[in-house]
Amino acid sequence: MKAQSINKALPSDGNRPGVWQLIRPFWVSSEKWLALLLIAIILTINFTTTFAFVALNKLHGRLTDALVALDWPLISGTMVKSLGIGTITVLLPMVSVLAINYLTLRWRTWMTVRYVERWTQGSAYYQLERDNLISNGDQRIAEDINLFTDISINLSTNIINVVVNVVTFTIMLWGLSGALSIPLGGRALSIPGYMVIAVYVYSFSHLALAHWLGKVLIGVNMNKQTVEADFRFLGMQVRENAEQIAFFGGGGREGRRLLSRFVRVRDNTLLMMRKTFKLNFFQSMFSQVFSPLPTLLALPLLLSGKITMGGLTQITMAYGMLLSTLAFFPQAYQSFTNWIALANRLRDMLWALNKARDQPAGIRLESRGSALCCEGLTLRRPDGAALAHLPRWRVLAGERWVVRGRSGSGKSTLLRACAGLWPFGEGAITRPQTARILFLPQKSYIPVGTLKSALAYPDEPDAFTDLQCRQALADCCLAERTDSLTQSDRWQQVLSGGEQQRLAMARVLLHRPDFIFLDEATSALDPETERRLYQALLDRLPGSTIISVAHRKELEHFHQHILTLTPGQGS
Ligand SMILES: Nc1ncnc2c1ncn2[C@@H]1O[C@H](COP(=O)(O)OP(=O)(O)OP(=O)(O)O)[C@@H](O)[C@H]1O
Repeated sequence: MKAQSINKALPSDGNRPGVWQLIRPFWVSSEKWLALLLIAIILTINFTTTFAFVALNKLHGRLTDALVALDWPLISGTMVKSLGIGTITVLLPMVSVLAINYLTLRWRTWMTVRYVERWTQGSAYYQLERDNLISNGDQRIAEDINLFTDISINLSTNIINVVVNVVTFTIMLWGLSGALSIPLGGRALSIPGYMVIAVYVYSFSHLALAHWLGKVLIGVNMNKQTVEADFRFLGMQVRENAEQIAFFGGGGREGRRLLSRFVRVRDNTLLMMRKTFKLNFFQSMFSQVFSPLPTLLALPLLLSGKITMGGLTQITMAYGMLLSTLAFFPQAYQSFTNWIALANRLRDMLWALNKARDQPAGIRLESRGSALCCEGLTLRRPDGAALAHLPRWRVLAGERWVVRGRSGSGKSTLLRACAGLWPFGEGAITRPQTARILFLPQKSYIPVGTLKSALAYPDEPDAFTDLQCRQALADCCLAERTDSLTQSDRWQQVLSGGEQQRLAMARVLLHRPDFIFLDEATSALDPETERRLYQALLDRLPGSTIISVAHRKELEHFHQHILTLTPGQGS
C-alpha cells in the first residue's frame, strides 16, 4: 500500500490570519466577564493550592524533626494540621477542573456558533468546495475547535500557575538551601542558592532536549488532523453514494481508496509514535540519571550541621516541587505542538472563509426592475477560459425560455451566475428586485426527516398546511405519497431518481416562485410524466417566469423562446 497525496489550494504562511484572530474575538465579546470570572476562580484556587503546598512543606520538616526527637504531642498536632491542609490540596483542584471544563465549553460554543454562521452564511460552504480552498471544513468546526479551546485554556492556566509556583518555590528553596561553601586553595568559594541554580540548569537542559527532539511533532500533529479527517470524509462519501457505487461494483475500488487514505493515517501515526517515543525515552533517561541529585546536593549542609534531618526533608521536597513545576515545560511540549497544529488548521479555515467573503466578483449582480437581464456577460471557468458570451439576454416577467447547448457549453454555469454562485467572468446580471426566485438542479437536496419537511425545504414544515402539501404531491404525480407526510425517512435513498425530481417540482408548486430556473430538473422522468409536470407548472403558476435548461426537444413546446449557448457565445 502506498500513500497518495491530495492537492489543496492552501494559503502560504504569510497569508494566514494571525493566531490572535482566532483567540481575541471571544475574549472581547459579551462573554468576556464570565470568562474572566472563571479564570479568576481557577487562578485563585491554583494559588491557594500552591500556598497550601508551601505550608505542607514546613509541616513535613517539623514532623520529621518531631519524629527524630520522639516529641509525641508535636507529632500528633503536626499530623492533624498536615491532614487538613492536605485535604485542601486535593479538593480545590477538583473545583478548578470543573471551572476549566465549563469555561472551555463556553468558548467552544461561542466559536462553533460563529464558525457555523460564517460557513453557512451566503454561499461560503459552496465556495469552499467549488474552489477547493480547504478540505473538511465541517470537521474543523466539529473537532478542531473543540481541541483548540480545550488545549488553549489548559495550557494558559497551567502556564500562569507554573509561573506563580516557580516564583514561590524558588524563594522557598533559596531560603532553605542557603549557600554552598567550596574550599578553593586557602579560601572558600560561596555559592548562594546553589540548589536553585542546580534546578534551573537541570530544567533548562531538559527543555532544550525536548525542543530539539520534539519540534518535528508540530508538522506531524498538523498532518494527523488532516489525514484522519480525509479518511473519515472518504468513508462518509462511500456511505452517501452507496447505491451508485454498488451499481458500478465499485466496492473494491473504494476499499482500495479507503485503505490508501488509511496508509497515510497509519504512516503518520507510526511517525508520531517514533518521535514521541524518542522524546519520552530521552526525557525519562534524563530525569532518572539526575534523580539522586537533590539529596547529594543537600548532603554537605547536613554533614556540616547547618541543617537537621527535617531541614533535609524540606529541601528535597522543595527541590522536587520546583523541579516538577519546571518539568511542565518539557512535558507540555507535545500539547503545545498539537495546539500549534490545530491553530494552523483553524487559521486556514479562517483564511478560506475570508477569501470566500472577499472574493471579487467579475460578474456584477444587481436587483432592479421586474425582468432578468444579462448584459455583456462572459462566463468563464475558474482558470479564466471563456465558456460562453451573451451580449444581451432579456427575460421579461411571465416569459418562458428554454436554454440549449452542447454538454459543457456553460448552461448550468449561466444558472449558477444568475443565482450569484459564479463570480468568474465579466458583465452584469440584473435580477428582478422583489420577485421570489427558485433554482431547481437536476438532483435536489432532500434532507433527512419527514416527507413534509423535505417538501417544505428550505422553509420550515409548518409554513404549509397538509392540504397544500397533498395537493402539490398529487399535481406532481406523487399521489401515492400523500399519506406519508409525517413519515420520517432518508428520502434521498428511499425515493427513485424520478420521484425525487417530482418531489422537487412539488416544492416549486408549494413555494410559488415568480422566477423558476429548472436545470434538467425533469431529466429522469418519462416523456409523459415530464409533460404532466410542466402542464401542472403552467396551470398552477400561470404568471411565473420559467427558464429551463434542457436537452429534450419535446420541452420546447412549453416555452416561447430559445437561448442556444455555443462555446464562446450565446445566441
Ligand atoms: N467548480 C468548477 N471548477 C472548474 N470547472 C468547472 C467547475 N464547474 C463547472 N466547471 C466547468 O465549466 C464547464 C461548463 O460546465 P456546465 O456545468 O455549465 O456545463 P453544461 O452546459 O451545464 O453541461 P451539461 O449539459 O453536461 O450539464 C465545464 O467544462 C465544467 O467542467
